[in-house]
Amino acid sequence: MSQQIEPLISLKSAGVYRAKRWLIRDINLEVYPGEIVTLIGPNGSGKSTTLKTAIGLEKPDEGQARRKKDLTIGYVPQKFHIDGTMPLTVRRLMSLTKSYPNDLIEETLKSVGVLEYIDASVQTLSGGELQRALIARAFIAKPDLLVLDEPVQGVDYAGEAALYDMIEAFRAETGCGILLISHDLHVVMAKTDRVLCLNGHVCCTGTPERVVNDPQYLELFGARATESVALYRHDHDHTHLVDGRVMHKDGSITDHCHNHDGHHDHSAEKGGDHAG
Ligand SMILES: Nc1ncnc2c1ncn2[C@@H]1O[C@H](COP(=O)(O)OP(=O)(O)OP(=O)(O)O)[C@@H](O)[C@H]1O
Repeated sequence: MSQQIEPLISLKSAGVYRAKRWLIRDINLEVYPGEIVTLIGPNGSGKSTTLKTAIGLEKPDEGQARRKKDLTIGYVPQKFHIDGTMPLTVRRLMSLTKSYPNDLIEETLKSVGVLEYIDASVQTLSGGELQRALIARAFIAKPDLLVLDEPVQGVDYAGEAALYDMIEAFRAETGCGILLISHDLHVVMAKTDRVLCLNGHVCCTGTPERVVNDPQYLELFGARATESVALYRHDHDHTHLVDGRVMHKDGSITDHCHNHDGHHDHSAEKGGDHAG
């Protein structure tokens, strides 16, 4: 990524001090247009704090947080509180901050697989359906920067990979930058341009290939880390469709995706089935 282009957001030696301790310290982070940057790390390692500081929801107590002038941000938070007493349909949710044409709302909901719930009350949606609707809400605004704090929580395994495919497609279509937090290491490693591995500070950073080979990453994630390395190596040979099915490189479509179904090149793998 050319350093001539101004980053959408940047943190320079940023630290956040709360309740008499540093939650994060010495964090350097930049997100440029068109790239996907992912924050990974154990629970409580400061991923949400870093993300909130980067987009201006938290103020750094040391260092700097900068945002490009007039930057528009689409933010899908980790928790979304719905007031149970206020009826709100999915259609209305899409237009809460700005109104959009009906056909655009329908098209966007369709792209994340929840069009059938357009007139349902958001209170009745399942966790995964609500998450998809919230992602659609972020998509429709076509922000310069899309920020997703654990975008696939509550979404089932097949749907999870499909949503990451959509996020990637959205980036390709709009050229926006994407900052996300994820625990789904294998998908992250396949879809991300740059990874920051956090544990209160930046343990390691770089391309997924580089990070998965870093001893600090392996120490933090142990066995899961090794699994994600194996999956990363063959994860580019299929696409997840909105309905959860899988389209393979040869054009065929199957309900699931397993290592030994005849669609994969096994030359670089370390074994174990996976569902995408
Ligand atoms: N406002 C606050 N005041 C005091 N402590 C806080 C505050 N916000 C977060 N923390 C603490 O800071 C640490 C980092 O929290 P953060 O939510 O950034 O972690 P995370 O990596 O996103 O975790 P998870 O994977 O569990 O979502 C946690 O120990 C949390 O309890």
